[in-house]
Amino acid sequence: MTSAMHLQQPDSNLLQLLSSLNKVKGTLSDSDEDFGFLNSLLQSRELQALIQVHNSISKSINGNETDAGTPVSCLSITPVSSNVEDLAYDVLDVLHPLASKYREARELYYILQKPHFQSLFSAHDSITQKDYLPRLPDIPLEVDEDEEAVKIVQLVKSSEQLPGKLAFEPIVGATIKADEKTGQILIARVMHGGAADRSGVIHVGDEVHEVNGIPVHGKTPNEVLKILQESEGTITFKLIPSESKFQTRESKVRVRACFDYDPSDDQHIPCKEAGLPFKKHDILHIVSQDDAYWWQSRHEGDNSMRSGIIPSKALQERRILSENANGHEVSVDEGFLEVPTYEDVARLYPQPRNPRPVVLFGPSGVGCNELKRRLIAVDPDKYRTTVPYTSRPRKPHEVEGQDYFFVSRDQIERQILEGKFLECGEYNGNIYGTSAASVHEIINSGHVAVITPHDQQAMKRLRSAEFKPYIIFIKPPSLQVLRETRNASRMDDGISPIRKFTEEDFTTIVEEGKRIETTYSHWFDQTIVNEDLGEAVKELVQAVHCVETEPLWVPCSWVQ
Ligand SMILES: Nc1ncnc2c1ncn2[C@@H]1O[C@H](COP(=O)(O)OP(=O)(O)OP(=O)(O)O)[C@@H](O)[C@H]1O
Repeated sequence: MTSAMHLQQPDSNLLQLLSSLNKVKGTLSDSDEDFGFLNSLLQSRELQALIQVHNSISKSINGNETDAGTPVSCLSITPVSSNVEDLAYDVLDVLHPLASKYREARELYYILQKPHFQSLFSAHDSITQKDYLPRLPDIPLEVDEDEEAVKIVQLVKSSEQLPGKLAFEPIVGATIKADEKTGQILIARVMHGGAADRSGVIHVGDEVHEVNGIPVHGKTPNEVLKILQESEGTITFKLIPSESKFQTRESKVRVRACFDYDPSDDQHIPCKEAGLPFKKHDILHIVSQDDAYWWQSRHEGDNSMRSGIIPSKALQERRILSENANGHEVSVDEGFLEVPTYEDVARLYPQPRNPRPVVLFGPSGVGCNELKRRLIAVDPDKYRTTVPYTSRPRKPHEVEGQDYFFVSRDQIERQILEGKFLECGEYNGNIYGTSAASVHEIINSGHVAVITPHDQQAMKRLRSAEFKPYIIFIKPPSLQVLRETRNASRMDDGISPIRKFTEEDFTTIVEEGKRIETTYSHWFDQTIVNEDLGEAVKELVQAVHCVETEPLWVPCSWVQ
């Protein structure tokens, strides 16, 4: 474009309006001022410019012609689908078993998971679903209980007709399908923000009985579409509402619950029967966050489509804080109050080239190292652990880089200050530590890193998009079982070094286990009770296999 934008001829509709205004001028009494105002508004350059912009945009959206008068049908956009994001997940599920066999499948599998592509799909869906338009509240239907409810809905036919086989979608903002068994014409999808959605009374699953007085039973979706294409102006639908009038404008938010919830115990829930009970760690699909205090939600994967109400994040945080004020325990770390309620999650697909590290965390003495040793022994070519650094001198039987990396105190202290260590500690005057780089080396070499950090600072650093770990809480059994199993193993002639426990040690392990579970359970992907060692190892092997092969829920930020 070389010239600056200039105003063209005033819009013909505007000229017509001006001339009508002038005609009625004499018939209006005492309205000189109003007339003058309207007249100058209609002739103002600003209004004319706005109308010109509006006309240009609507012309190009409708694919009629450009400013220069050339056809732009090639520029008009016809969405093939309004749900590409879900489609991409379906494709990922199909590709997952093929990715290890075929190079092309693997490549596509990685491409579809890239954050840029996922954002693009999400933006695409928002645009095609017109999810940016304001939503009108639902119109309540008052229906006699015994009667079959019939909805008469009138929609103005959209002028934004687009070519293509989904033409029904742009006409009224909904798609239809024929029920495979009954042949009934059903509403298959309501596009967010479209005419049907904005009406608030057309829902997915509604049965279409008549369109403009023409019964549609026995007709194919294409025949119904033809009726729509041929009708002018207002279109009247006779609909039988679906039994499950589930929300059509669903958010895609998934959260992991960090607490148990039982609506029957909740004094403040607006309707106990409408509440959705859940347990800590459940994955919930949040259908609506429109209400500041009560969200609508379903259990992930629950196809009954029943949604229920649950306390919103803001409400639950307030509840926990007020409970805390009344003496309940909340995790307090470095002066920050952590109030775990819900965590936004997304599915992370296994990446064979960069496997997720497995972190075993539990009270000292519960058996994290024993389990790590035994897991690595199952397949030493697959599972690896980090080699710690130490400032102590090497003993004759020790091998550099195998038992430890032996470095000077100065070196290790400098690296700690530079934040290069996940954790470190001093023992008998020597420093020991695990570097973050050593975990990355294992991940980048395609091995599964098995790590047993000791403190929560290391856990905090590990539980991040940088490492994407799968965290297993190794939980002590009851005091009595702990005592029995550990005392029995003392008599074993096993290969592992046998630690002698005192009664006090056992009590500390159980108590520390309880503290860790209460404070950090929202970090854990899984819990294994280390009672019988063989059983615990079996559970661990199964868990790790699952991490290597299944898409699992992780904090959203690890995927974006
Ligand atoms: N299920 C079990 N039954 C019997 N003995 C066990 C069991 N699990 C671990 N042990 C034994 O308990 C002792 C402590 O285990 P381990 O060294 O793995 O603890 P840890 O949690 O790694 O402790 P730390 O963090 O202090 O190193 C070892 O002697 C180990 O063989």
